[in-house]
Amino acid sequence: MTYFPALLNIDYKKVVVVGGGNVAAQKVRALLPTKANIHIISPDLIAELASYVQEGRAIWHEKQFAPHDVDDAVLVFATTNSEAVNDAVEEATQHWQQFSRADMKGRVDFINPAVVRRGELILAVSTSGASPGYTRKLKAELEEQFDESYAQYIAFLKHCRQQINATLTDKAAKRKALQQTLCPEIFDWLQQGDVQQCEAFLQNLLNGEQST
Ligand SMILES: C[C@@]1(CC(=O)O)C2=NC(=C\c3[nH]c(c(CCC(=O)O)c3CC(=O)O)Cc3[nH]c(c(CC(=O)O)c3CCC(=O)O)/C=C3\N/C(=C\2)[C@@H](CCC(=O)O)[C@]3(C)CC(=O)O)/[C@H]1CCC(=O)O
Ligand SMILES: NC(=O)c1ccc[n+]([C@@H]2O[C@H](COP(=O)([O-])OP(=O)(O)OC[C@H]3O[C@@H](n4cnc5c(N)ncnc54)[C@H](O)[C@@H]3O)[C@@H](O)[C@H]2O)c1
Repeated sequence: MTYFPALLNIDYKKVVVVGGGNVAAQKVRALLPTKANIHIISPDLIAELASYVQEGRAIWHEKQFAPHDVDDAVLVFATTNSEAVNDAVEEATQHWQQFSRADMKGRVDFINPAVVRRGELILAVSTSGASPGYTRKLKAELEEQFDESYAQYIAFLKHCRQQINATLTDKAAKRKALQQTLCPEIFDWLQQGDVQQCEAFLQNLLNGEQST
């Protein structure tokens, strides 16, 4: 299968996860940073999922799956340990609803990458299902390579881009300035906590004075 990678906006939309085990928890964990309305359908929950429910971050329907549970959901995850139940979830899911099946046994509209988030930076890894174990290993390597400091770095690049777009009108000057924000010094200054130096650099770009 050749998959198409995309980043979905699922804020305020209904998402249904059928199953309350470790795999369900992996899916819910990935959904939590969004503002999706997360519904879990399962007669039981592992402790991690129970804590999300207690914190009001997901809604638990303490029951066996029934077809109407997927009504109005934009994403549906079948993560139970029963092939027959996953078949029933698949059957109930309409063609316009995106369906993910953790056992890969039938219709699969999308699969889930491993995700590393650093503020607005999203690193998503997939082997298209070839080796989930390697996907996880690669994620661990990325977590080390891209530490938490990247959140601040990306936030500063965003700030620069907003300022440049709001201040410079000439297209070529804009492009040049945006390019210059990618110089390695900005990352190093932020690492050293020298935000002033970064702001001074940006001001020079906005004044058309930066030459590096
Ligand atoms: C990335 C991650 C995200 C997530 O789960 O959301 C994810 N699997 C993770 C880990 C993982 N999964 C498995 C192992 C044990 C080692 C092994 O079996 O190799 C490990 C490793 C571990 O846990 O250490 C077992 C497994 N996985 C699938 C099957 C069914 C099959 O292949 O038939 C079986 C056999 C089940 C059985 O034996 O019955 C299927 C899928 N797993 C996927 C995603 C999709 C494609 C991933 C890709 O791009 O390659 C896909 C196709 C569908 C889907 O679930 O979307 C998550 C890392 C999360 C993180 O660390 O953040
Ligand atoms: N995609 C992946 O990363 C991955 C990894 C490992 C396993 N798997 C697959 O995912 C399946 C689930 O793994 P797990 O470790 O979470 O299993 P688990 O046994 O811990 O959890 C299964 C959950 O499904 C619930 N369930 C069973 N019947 C139900 C029903 N009728 N309605 C609602 N909920 C029901 C159970 O109560 C339980 O909460 C495995 O059997 C395997 O096929 C996928």
